[in-house]
Amino acid sequence: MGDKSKLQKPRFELPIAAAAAAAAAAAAATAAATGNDCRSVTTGLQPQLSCLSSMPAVGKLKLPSPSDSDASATADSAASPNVERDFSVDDLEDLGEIGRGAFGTVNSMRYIPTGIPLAVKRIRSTVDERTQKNMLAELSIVVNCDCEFIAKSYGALFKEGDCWICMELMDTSLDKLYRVVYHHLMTHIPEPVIASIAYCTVSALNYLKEHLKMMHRDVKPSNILADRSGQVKLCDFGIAGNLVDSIAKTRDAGCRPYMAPERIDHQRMQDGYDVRSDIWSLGISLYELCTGRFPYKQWSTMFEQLEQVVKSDPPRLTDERFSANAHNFVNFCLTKDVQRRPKYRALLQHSFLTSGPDRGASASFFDFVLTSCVPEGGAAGGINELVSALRI
Ligand SMILES: Nc1ncnc2c1ncn2[C@@H]1O[C@H](COP(=O)(O)OP(=O)(O)OP(=O)(O)O)[C@@H](O)[C@H]1O
Repeated sequence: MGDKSKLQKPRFELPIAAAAAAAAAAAAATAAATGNDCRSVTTGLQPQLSCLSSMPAVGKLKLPSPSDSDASATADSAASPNVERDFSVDDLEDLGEIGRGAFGTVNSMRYIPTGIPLAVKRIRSTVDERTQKNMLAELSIVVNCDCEFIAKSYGALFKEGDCWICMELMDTSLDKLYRVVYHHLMTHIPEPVIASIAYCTVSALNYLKEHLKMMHRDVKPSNILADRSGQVKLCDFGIAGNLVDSIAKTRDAGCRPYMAPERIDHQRMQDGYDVRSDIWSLGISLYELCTGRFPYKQWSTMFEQLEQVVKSDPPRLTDERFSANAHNFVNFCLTKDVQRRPKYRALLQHSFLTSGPDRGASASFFDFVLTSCVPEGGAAGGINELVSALRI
């Protein structure tokens, strides 16, 4: 492989470093021109991070046209599609929390000037300055990323040191969806839907590798989003790399190690890890989506939890509700020896994926699940409330 040496680096920092350098250079030029270090915040994703706390809460958003994203949006004649524009928190109407992760909360919001719905992830300011700097540099790349299987990032702003990341709003994530399916509806996700999810996720990961020379590093069901129209999109890759590369993150994520053995056991990691570590995490995620349960036992300490991944045999999908072809695909991803684990090309050629995404089957299944979460009488709450009530 021509690009093997680049991809085998433990972190995929080449394009990121270049973007960070460009951001720093742009910021320095602005500072030199204006004599004001903080002024560069108005360039959106290129702020002077040393003055985060005193930054005005202004950023740049690059949004689709209202008709592309929401039929109910109120068109604004001044708002042309895909044009970058300044925005502040005053332009956002908060419609409530839709999720909570290790690093902050995700809220549903409306961009008032055009009515476009957004998911806004607010990262706590405890993330250190260097991480924020890398995060902004990565975001400037992902805002321009164009893949139908990756949730769009629209831009970001800072408010009192916290970073607000604006993304495409989807209906739910697969961790919530599968909990409702297996623990409330007492059924399973149909195989064509699993195959479609696998196809979309592998295509998204392959796009990251081919176009951005990045790997995701945090593939798991909560980072795969879905909507009623049958779309499946990977999210969180831009900032994921900076935030997850620690055991602490795995612990925060609820003691569920999606990390490949070679990422946990650094002594095995002779040449650094590569995209195949994401493929392991995909295998763990698909196992969970097929069975409704995480493949490893819960141990009392993180050390035991991780040791199990390194020392035990890999999980094997044998669930009779799925075909031998499905078993073969998931178990292929869960090849413990990284050198024998497939890469994206082999996965995309696997017979489990050759029919591509099945939007029809996914749409009717996701719609069925989401509708089942709305109580009779139609009171709000939906999947988020049901999942917290399930306590699983
Ligand atoms: N763009 C989005 N559209 C709809 N829901 C979203 C979106 N982004 C995130 N969510 C919801 O918010 C939840 C929290 O997301 P977040 O990325 O903060 O944490 P996480 O992925 O669950 O966990 P961790 O912090 O360990 O990565 C997700 O599980 C998902 O249900």
